[in-house]
Amino acid sequence: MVSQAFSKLPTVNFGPENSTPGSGSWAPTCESVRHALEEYGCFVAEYDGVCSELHGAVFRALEELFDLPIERKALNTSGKPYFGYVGQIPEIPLYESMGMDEANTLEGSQSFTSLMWPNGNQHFCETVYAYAKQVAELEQTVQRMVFESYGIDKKSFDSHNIESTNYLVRFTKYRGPQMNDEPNVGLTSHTDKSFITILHQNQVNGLEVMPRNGDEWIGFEQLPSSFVVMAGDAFLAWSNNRIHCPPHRVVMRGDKARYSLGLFSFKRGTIHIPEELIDDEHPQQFKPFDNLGLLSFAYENGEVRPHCCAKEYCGV
Ligand SMILES: O=C(O)CCC(=O)C(=O)O
Ligand SMILES: [Fe+2]
Repeated sequence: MVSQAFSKLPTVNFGPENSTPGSGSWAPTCESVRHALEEYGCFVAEYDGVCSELHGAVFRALEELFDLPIERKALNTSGKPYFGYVGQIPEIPLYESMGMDEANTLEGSQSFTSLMWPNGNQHFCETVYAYAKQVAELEQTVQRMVFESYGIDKKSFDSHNIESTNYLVRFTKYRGPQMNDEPNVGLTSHTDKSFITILHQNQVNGLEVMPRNGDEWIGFEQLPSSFVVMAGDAFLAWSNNRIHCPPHRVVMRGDKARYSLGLFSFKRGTIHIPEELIDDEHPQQFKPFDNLGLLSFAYENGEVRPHCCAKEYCGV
């Protein structure tokens, strides 16, 4: 069953009054974020860091990108699984996506752009770079809120945190089902292997998530200012299993194409569960682990582990 009730997913306002450390509403907002991640594994952030001009520009840029010939798009390859072009898969024929590594750096955006447009496309490069920087800022704020809400020593979240995070932006297009009998599966159920994922879409809905102990998929409307913040397997393991990592999928209910952007954060170096999250009541459930190692494990031997595989990979 699918509930379309928007109110079923928690919404958190990320206006400056709530998301500036030390402001009056900072502490309660940190609590709301943590609570949402524990119960739902995700929430809708209302965030105005991406203005309406940038929102419009980025989705026009995506249309231009997916209109490129398939041979060009297939040049988007990577040594890391799920970082490059994915498409033409018989089980999910509506789905096509590409990845831009180190997305919050100008170099990352330049190298992706010059691969797709050998003669250059400055507008695309600047637009997606501006987008990635703004959404990476939101991701940093969410990380910081969760650290603070758990009372974790501030040293663990220092000003270098942004450098210890690798950002991948994935551009995705789901074409509308064409024939009447074409299945409407956009993307099958899975969890993300990232630390945090932040999803943003054009006006076409389709994302559905499964909350903790849930028995129905939650579908919802997204506004141009809505960003779905979602925990990945690595965040669940870091939190010693406090944070939920929600299975999610995409179902296409109309014939219009859906475009989405996912910013996936991956922690560099070894991830340790903070000592504040281990005690007699919460014995350590995961060994120190590597985020990209977890990703590679999920895609080992050409097989995909769509479910949360943190326990299999680094469970105690
Ligand atoms: O398109 C979306 O909203 C979801 C994409 C997604 O779940 C993924 O790429 O892992
Ligand atoms: Fe996903």
